[in-house]
Amino acid sequence: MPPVKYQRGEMVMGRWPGSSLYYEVKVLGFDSKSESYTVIYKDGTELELMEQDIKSTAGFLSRSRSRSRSPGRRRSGSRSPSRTTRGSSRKSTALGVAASTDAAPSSVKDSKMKDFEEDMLKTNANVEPTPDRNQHRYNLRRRRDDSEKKERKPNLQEDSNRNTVVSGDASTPLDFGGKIGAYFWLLFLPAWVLFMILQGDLEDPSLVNAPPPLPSLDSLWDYQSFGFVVLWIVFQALLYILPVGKLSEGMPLRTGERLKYRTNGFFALMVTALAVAIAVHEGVDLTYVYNNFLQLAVAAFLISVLLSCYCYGHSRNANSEQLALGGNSGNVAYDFFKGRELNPRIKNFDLKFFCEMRPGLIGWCLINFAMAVTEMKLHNLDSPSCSMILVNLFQLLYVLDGLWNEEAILTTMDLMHDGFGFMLAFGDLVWVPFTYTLQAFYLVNHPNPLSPPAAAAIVLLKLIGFYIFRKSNSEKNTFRKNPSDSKLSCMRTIPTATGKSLLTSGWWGVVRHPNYLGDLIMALSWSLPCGFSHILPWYYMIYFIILLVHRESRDMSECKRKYGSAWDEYCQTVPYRIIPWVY
Ligand SMILES: NC(=O)C1=CN([C@@H]2O[C@H](COP(=O)(O)OP(=O)(O)OC[C@H]3O[C@@H](n4cnc5c(N)ncnc54)[C@H](OP(=O)(O)O)[C@@H]3O)[C@@H](O)[C@H]2O)C=CC1
Ligand SMILES: CC(C)=CCC[C@@H](C)[C@H]1CC=C2C3=C(CC[C@@]21C)[C@@]1(C)CC[C@H](O)C(C)(C)[C@@H]1CC3
Repeated sequence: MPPVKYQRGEMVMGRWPGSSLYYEVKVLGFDSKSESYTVIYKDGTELELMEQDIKSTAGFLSRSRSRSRSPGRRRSGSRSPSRTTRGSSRKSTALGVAASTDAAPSSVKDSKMKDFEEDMLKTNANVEPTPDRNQHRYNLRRRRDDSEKKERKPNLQEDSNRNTVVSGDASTPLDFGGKIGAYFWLLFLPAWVLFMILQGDLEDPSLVNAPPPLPSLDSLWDYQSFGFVVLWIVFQALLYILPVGKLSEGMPLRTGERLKYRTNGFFALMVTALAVAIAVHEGVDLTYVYNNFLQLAVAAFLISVLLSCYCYGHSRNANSEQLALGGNSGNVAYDFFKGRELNPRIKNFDLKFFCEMRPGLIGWCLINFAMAVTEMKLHNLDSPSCSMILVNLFQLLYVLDGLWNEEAILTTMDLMHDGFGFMLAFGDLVWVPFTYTLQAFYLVNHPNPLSPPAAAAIVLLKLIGFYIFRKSNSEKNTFRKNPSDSKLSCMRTIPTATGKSLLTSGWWGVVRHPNYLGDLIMALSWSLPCGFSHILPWYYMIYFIILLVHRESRDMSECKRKYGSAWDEYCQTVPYRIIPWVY
């Protein structure tokens, strides 16, 4: 049995799960089975922390003094953890700012708490003061009360049976149907892409039709297609590593460290467009993409499998701080699917960021363009059809916007929380370029003439969706990068114990995911140009509703875990999730 480092009653610094902030806590006990300490925060919040998430108060204070900044302060610049854009300035402790007892639930202020508060006052006397404008706000949520505590002690084995992961410092429920779900998705996703591509080739494509006959294995594999996909990825990788464009900092990791990312996506798209224009001018025939769509998709699939295997292997050398919460269940299939490591890198080359923003996203535009060229050739047109132009322009705008605001991806769920495994590798390299292009693929053989008023109405819809999407993403991104940005000075916020605040006005005060709302309206405008004859071009809309509803609920659980009662307060203030008055 390992020696117990911290004793019952001892005052220590405990890390707040999912953040790099440390708060003063009192050790209540040690569980030898799970090797975790039960600690109590100042308001009575009890958590189980692993030894690596605890530091002795003395060592911590002298270290933070010598650097003159606590982890919380390092993380949020000169701002104290729970500072927000409003409220009055007060003095508080740098390390215990969130642990003000003013607003703690009265039920937790028992005698144990009184002793504890006295202890805290003594400890706080040694802590360097930091101005805090929201000391009166208190958001740590009491996780369990004493009666619950008696019933349940943390146990790794027990948690894994319950479909939860004990990963470093938090119990994270397994997503996507857990371990069985992972096997299902690993088989279903590639099969579904194959099915849709085969459907798109049929004269009467309908997702409710019987599956088309399976092609022979021989016809799926093509050396040339494989070579082209490899070349494409290498070309994009070269553009990514060029020392051109800004080096942006990611959000702080659990260690407090911030990774750097080369955000030159827009430049990469411009260079690619130039290269494609030169290639077409030199006689390269883009109808190859349409004619070999399936073989190209299979090649991309194989590469995504190899990449996921590499990432899984790579994660074996990662330490617990580098693992994603939730991708570390111990079940090979689940971890392979979900991704174990948060930011797998080869030196400074960030695999997740690169895959999400470059080969698939830029590939999506190239494939759409190739479909427009094919339509013109097949139907002897001087220019692509109106529907094809709309689909191409709408989706190009979406990608251009994503790459122009590439830095904003650093505050998205994928970059901040998800590991990089099969789900994202396949999603980025296969799903995005070969299924998001199905509308253009469909239009090649299924023309849908549009009247000018219909086209104008669709354009208007796209612009409305785009406006909501862009405004809301920019609001959140600006706020996350610099909460005191003057552009946001009139915004209302809710402070949380982790030091971050939540916006409750602007678009984030309308619904909890205004960016999803805008995205869904845009998705509608991408399907409308294809008409209502078949369901295939509507696949994106259907998939996207499912994806975003699931993503929203994943984000809800994650935010509830991170922000506790502050999140509950946000949900009360902003009751609708995505669509006002509907959902
Ligand atoms: N086309 C496609 O296939 C897809 C597109 N998307 C788009 O990508 C974009 C990013 O989506 P996604 O990463 O899922 O989610 P978000 O960009 O909405 O990020 C969610 C995070 O935002 C923060 N947050 C939540 N509420 C607030 C608030 N009130 N104030 C401030 N911060 C808040 C939280 O993180 P924290 O507090 O830790 O900062 C939360 O975890 C969206 O526009 C989405 O539509 C997404 C998936 C697929
Ligand atoms: C079914 C399956 C394998 C799903 C995996 C999901 C991924 C396809 C998506 C998860 C989040 C994504 C984002 C974009 C593309 C799709 C994936 C990778 C995105 C890059 C598209 C462009 C946007 O402007 C965006 C940058 C906001 C967006 C970020 C999320």
